[in-house]
Amino acid sequence: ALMGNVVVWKPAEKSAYSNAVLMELFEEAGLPPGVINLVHGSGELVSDVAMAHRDFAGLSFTGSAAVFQTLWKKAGNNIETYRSFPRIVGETGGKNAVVAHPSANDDAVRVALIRGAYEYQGQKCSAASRAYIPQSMWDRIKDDLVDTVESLPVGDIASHETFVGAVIDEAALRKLEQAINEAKALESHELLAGGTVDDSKGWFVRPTMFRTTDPYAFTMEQEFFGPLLTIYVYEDDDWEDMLGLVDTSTNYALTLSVFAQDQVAISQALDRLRNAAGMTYINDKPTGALMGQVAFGGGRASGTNDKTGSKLALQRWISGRFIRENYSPDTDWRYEYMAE
Ligand SMILES: NC(=O)c1ccc[n+]([C@@H]2O[C@H](COP(=O)([O-])OP(=O)(O)OC[C@H]3O[C@@H](n4cnc5c(N)ncnc54)[C@H](O)[C@@H]3O)[C@@H](O)[C@H]2O)c1
Ligand SMILES: N[C@@H](CCC=O)C(=O)O
Repeated sequence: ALMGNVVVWKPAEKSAYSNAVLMELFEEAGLPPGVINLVHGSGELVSDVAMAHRDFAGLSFTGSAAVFQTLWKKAGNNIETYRSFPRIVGETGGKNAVVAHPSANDDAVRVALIRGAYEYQGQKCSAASRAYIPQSMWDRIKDDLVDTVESLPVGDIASHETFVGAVIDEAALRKLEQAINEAKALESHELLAGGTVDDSKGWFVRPTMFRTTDPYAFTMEQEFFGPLLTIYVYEDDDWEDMLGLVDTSTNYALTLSVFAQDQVAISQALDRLRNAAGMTYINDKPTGALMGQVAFGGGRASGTNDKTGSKLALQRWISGRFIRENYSPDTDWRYEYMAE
């Protein structure tokens, strides 16, 4: 809309109310009717209609990679209907890693794991859900980390004491419950904290932490969008090989945290993990991006890396136009070098 387009805005069903309030604010602020058209409902039904329209010119999607793939196919199937080739921008999921070098500060890593993985009950695209910790650090932080995760206050978000609230709906709880049970059954996984759900009043999943000996386990690859963190402990000398695991264990590439005090290690990680994340944080957790300040967006399965929320993305929604005016038009079709 900022770049002059008319928009159909379809929020997620579970966030209908907050988006309706925002729409009222836009209208009160003077947004002309028809510029942004808020439509609630099933994503499938709304996109069936909107994306079959000949004037459909672009899609800016935030959600899961799987749904984004279906929408891209829908645009492809309708391509002959459109007046112009549509622009397609996607901000999708993440399997975000916290990577610690042996030189990293123990406390900083511990805080990043706790806040990164469990704040907002891990229901952030940017939440930490896999971590790579050197053996020497693990020996020092393990007990305290496990105790802290076990003691995180879970409950009503209206209370200031609460750190972890309920997940958004029953489907999210069941998906997490299934993943936790599958991981518990694997020999390669040791349950360190949490591992239970409580659906008696609300959809609560205890902050859960596994240690795995399999760097390619499903818990290191898939997004679960909840308070589930899996840790892979590597030998201190294997830093460079471990970076290869970070790059290849998943196809997501949204956010990444590198913790080190050794500047050479930071450079190595930035080089090796160039394409493993759209946003890399050094000595900071992988969440908490501020729109307008962080150019937010990921590549690979995490999206089209158009950096929605930054001015880079705005260029996707303009249609460049070139105009040339000649003040001295040629009047003879022949060039000067041509014979008379
Ligand atoms: N990269 C980012 O900026 C970012 C930010 C927040 C969330 N996310 C991701 O979003 C996901 C969680 O959000 P969600 O559960 O709302 O995702 P979702 O993909 O289930 O839903 C997103 C939107 O797609 C619509 N939709 C669902 N199924 C559809 C279908 N078959 N056809 C067309 N539209 C459909 C929904 O109605 C909703 O509006 C996670 O993967 C998370 O990582 C990404
Ligand atoms: N602003 C969020 C990311 C948005 C996706 O959920 C963060 O970085 O914590």
